[in-house]
Amino acid sequence: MKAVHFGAGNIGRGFIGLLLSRAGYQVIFSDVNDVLVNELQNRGEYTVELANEAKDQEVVHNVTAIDGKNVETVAQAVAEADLVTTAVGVNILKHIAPGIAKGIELRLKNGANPLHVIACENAIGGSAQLKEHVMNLLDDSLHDAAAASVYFPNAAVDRIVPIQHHDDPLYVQVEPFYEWVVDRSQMAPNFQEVEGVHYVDNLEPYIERKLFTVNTGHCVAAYLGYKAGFATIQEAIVDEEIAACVRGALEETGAVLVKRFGFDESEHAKYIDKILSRFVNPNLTDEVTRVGRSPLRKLSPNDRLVRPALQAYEYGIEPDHLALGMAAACKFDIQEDPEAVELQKAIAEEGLSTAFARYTSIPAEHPLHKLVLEQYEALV
Ligand SMILES: NC(=O)C1=CN([C@@H]2O[C@H](COP(=O)(O)OP(=O)(O)OC[C@H]3O[C@@H](n4cnc5c(N)ncnc54)[C@H](O)[C@@H]3O)[C@@H](O)[C@H]2O)C=CC1
Ligand SMILES: O=P(O)(O)OC[C@H]1O[C@](O)(CO)[C@@H](O)[C@@H]1O
Repeated sequence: MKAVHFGAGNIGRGFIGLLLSRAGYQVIFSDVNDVLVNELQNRGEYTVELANEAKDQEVVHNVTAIDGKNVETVAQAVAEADLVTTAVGVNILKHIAPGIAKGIELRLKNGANPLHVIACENAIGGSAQLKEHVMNLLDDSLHDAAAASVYFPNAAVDRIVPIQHHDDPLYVQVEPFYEWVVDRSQMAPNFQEVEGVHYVDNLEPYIERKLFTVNTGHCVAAYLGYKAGFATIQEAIVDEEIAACVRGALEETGAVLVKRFGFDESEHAKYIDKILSRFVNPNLTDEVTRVGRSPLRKLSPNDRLVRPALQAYEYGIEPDHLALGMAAACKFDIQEDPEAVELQKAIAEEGLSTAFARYTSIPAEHPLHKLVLEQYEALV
């Protein structure tokens, strides 16, 4: 069995590639980074280290790579694949769509075996977004046949994999915990299950619980940590004020999640504690610049801050801590992060109120807008 996985980065190697290889797939990584591609081609394996006390290691075998810049090569690989997965970043999905679309064209010519394409990105409806990009590139005459044989089930992926600093570019250290949830209702009948994947009939509660707990809490810690001068999440999260604010934000998203999905309150409280304990893991070093990266994406209407905060109002909850996280995001001033540069420039030129309304779609009249501006002024 062959799996083509787009993105040989941290999650690609440290999570998805590892699980697919364990499940018996030959994993063909498609990446635009020549160093990663060459090393994977030459060695055919790499090592994953668990961030536990023993630093357990596992060698991932039966892997190779192709040049993601070569659309013909990518299309051929997709045409021959039994499964396609991605972990490139949700904003990169449009750039991998041409190779997938061409690959689907080739598959349709060759008999249209069913194919699943699973985007493993931090986003609601990641696979659906990829499907739209791909379908827009396919000729109208192929739409029905493609829709009948190519499935794009949405997924939620959870494993913390920081930026890696090793001499070996393939070596990757990951936290021990992982969870990969895929929407079974969007898959072909009698699909081949991948061991280690949790299939569910309705992904919505899983993706929202994960995104609005792990990712919300993490980015609030990153933005407040950056503001307080900490370099890593591990340093930031032991600061009492930051820890209290992160917990406060998760209590706000938790109250929303419990109301929206009917989760058991005490079970959800345990889930929050478990997530907070993962942030503290002393065997990981996770930079606040990574966890806070792309602040415009993180402040966008459907992402981990704005969406749960707006939902909070619907339930009569005032999201003070989420608002503080958003205010701190507006102070995230990292020169190496193009979205942080754009945000700072917009705030300097247009003023916070106009820039915030534009990127978050929260109008100036909304009480959340006012709350964030107050928190921003109060942040020293
Ligand atoms: N690192 C983590 O802890 C987690 C990350 N994620 C999600 O996984 C995705 C990837 O994140 P990371 O692995 O951390 O990022 P990363 O930056 O380590 O990996 C992304 C990889 O995609 C490659 N890439 C970029 N453009 C490409 C293209 N056109 N074709 C093929 N490959 C291309 C890059 O060269 C890089 O190797 C993101 O959506 C992130 O939100 C989800 C859960 C955990
Ligand atoms: O990958 P993104 O969406 O930029 O956000 C970083 C987040 O993703 C993770 O790497 C995994 O969900 C978290 O560690 C962190 O909250």
